[in-house]
Amino acid sequence: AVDPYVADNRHAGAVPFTGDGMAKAFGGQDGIRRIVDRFVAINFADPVIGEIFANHDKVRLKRTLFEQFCFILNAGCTYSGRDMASAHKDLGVQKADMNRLVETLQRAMSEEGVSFQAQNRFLSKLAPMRHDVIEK
Ligand code: HEM
Repeated sequence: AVDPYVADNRHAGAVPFTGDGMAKAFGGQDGIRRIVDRFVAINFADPVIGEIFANHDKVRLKRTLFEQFCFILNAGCTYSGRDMASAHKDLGVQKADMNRLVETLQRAMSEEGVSFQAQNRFLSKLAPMRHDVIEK
C-alpha cells in the first residue's frame, strides 16, 4: 500500500492562466482529455522515450496529467498528483527525452486543432518544469 496523495494545486508546477481563453483554445475539458489520452498513448508507444513510460500506471498518468493540464489552462480542475520533482525522481530523464516529449505533445495538440499560438503559450508554462524533471 502507498500513502494517499494529497490534492494540492501547488504540486502542478505552474500558475494557471487567467480567463477562459486558453481553456477554449484547447476545446475545454473534453478537448484536454482527448489531447492527454492521445499524448499518453503516443509516449508509451514512442520508440525513443517509450521505455521510460513502460511499466508505469497509464490509467493514473492519464488522470493526473489531465488534472494538471486542466488546472494550468484554467479549465476548472484540481490537481491531485505529486509535485514534478517527486514524480520524475530516478526516471533518468535526459534533456533529449524532454525535447522528444515536447514534440509528442505538439503532435497531440495539433491533432486536436489547437492553434500554434496557444500551443506555444502552454509550452512556455511547462518549460520551467524541466529543471525538476531532467536528471542532473
Ligand atoms: C514539463 C514536462 C513534464 C510535465 C509537465 C510532466 C507531468 C507529469 C505528471 C503530471 C505526472 C503524474 C504525476 C502523478 O501522477 O503523481 C508525470 C509522471 C510521469 N512522467 Fe512526466 N512530465 C514532464 C516530463 C516528462 C518527461 C520528459 C518524461 C520522460 C520522457 C516523463 C515521464 C513520466 C513518467 C514515466 C511518469 C510516471 C511516473 C510514475 O508512474 O511514478 N515526464 N509527469
